[in-house]
Amino acid sequence: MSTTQIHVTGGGDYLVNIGRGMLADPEPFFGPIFGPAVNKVLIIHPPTMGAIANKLREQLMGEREVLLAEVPDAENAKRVEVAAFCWQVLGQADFTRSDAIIGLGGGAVTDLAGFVAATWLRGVKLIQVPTTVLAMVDASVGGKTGINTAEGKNLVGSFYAPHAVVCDLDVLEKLPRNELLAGFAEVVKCGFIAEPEILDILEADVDVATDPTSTEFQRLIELSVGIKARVVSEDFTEQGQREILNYGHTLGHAIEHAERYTWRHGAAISIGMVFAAELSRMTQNLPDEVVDRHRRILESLTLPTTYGAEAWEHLLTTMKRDKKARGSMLRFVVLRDIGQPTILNVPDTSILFTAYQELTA
Ligand SMILES: NC(=O)c1ccc[n+]([C@@H]2O[C@H](COP(=O)([O-])OP(=O)(O)OC[C@H]3O[C@@H](n4cnc5c(N)ncnc54)[C@H](O)[C@@H]3O)[C@@H](O)[C@H]2O)c1
Ligand SMILES: O=C(O)C(=O)C[C@@H](O)[C@H](O)[C@H](O)COP(=O)(O)O
Ligand SMILES: [Zn+2]
Repeated sequence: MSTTQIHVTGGGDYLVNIGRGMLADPEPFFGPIFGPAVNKVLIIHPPTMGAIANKLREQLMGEREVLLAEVPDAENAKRVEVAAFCWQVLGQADFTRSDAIIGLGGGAVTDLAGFVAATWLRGVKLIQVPTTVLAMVDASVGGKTGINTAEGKNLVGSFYAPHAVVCDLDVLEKLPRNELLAGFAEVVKCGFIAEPEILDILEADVDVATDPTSTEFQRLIELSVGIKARVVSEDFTEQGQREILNYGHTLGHAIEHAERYTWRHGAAISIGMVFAAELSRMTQNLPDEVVDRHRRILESLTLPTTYGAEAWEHLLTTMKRDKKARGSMLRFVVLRDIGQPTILNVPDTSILFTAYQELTA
């Protein structure tokens, strides 16, 4: 299968390369981006990607000096202490404005590496190399970078577009099945907000659709990146349209916070999407069949669709810190129908509690 290139213009002008074998022969994808100006490259990676990071380092060495920064796994990477560690490595190795960073890992690492690239000397070149489904279809594209604070998810960050994204599907070979399926929550999100073909492919045969060696799998990655690319190219800094990518995230982020970031992001937004669908049924007349379709598809991916009744007050408090909130007004992405997202302003939270009761087991 050949490499597909998807062009993104928001915040810059770059390509998302989707294919196989790219990391076996990386120079054609990295060399032209680095050009002669890049003398030093820092690869930021989690422990699970140590072997691949080492190999990439050896392959890119020669034309430039390549260093590695191993950071804590998963959400533990998205902490200010870890960003400070990366700044220290860059400082001690005398990285200048003409040097570059590679984010090699899942969404946690691409969010961190993006933030470090945006802030080091106020911005150096960045190539994202996503290694999970979630990072391929969502986190590595579009330039939302950031870290968490004790109060909530992604509360500190910047909009900083990468200079290229390299999605080599071969790296998914060792991705644990539960991680792979969690990433599909963002694929399902793209299906409901903008691309019904995604839902049809998943419903036709979920095992084939989630087999990383199938053509259907690559098609799903391409369709999802296509949606993300279109939205962020139109509204890079989230002045309006981009908010649709937050479907399911208002409750989802609150669940991640309540679970102290031990849950997969995809699992949390799976529940968040069912909540948003219930809210859509109550306020936008979203047909029952579409709400049921959310549950059916997410459950076919073994993703959770219920959450504990006792958690409500805590979740509501956390949701008030959501970036879409304006003053005391909570705002949610809801659906009028498949492919027709809109924003719901919620001055009175009682309606949220009613929708939430549909989720409690
Ligand atoms: N910036 C954005 O637009 C955006 C979009 C969606 C999600 N996110 C963020 O992405 C994060 C979630 O990303 P994620 O689901 O990729 O989780 P993750 O980065 O925590 O990775 C999940 C796990 O898989 C391991 N792993 C990664 N690649 C692997 C591989 N190829 N083989 C084996 N193990 C591998 C990691 O070490 C980790 O343990 C969240 O912090 C979320 O907020 C950001
Ligand atoms: O790219 C976007 O815009 C998104 O909202 C994509 C989300 O899937 C992603 O989880 C993002 O990190 C959420 O951002 P936040 O602004 O709600 O923190
Ligand atoms: Zn997300």
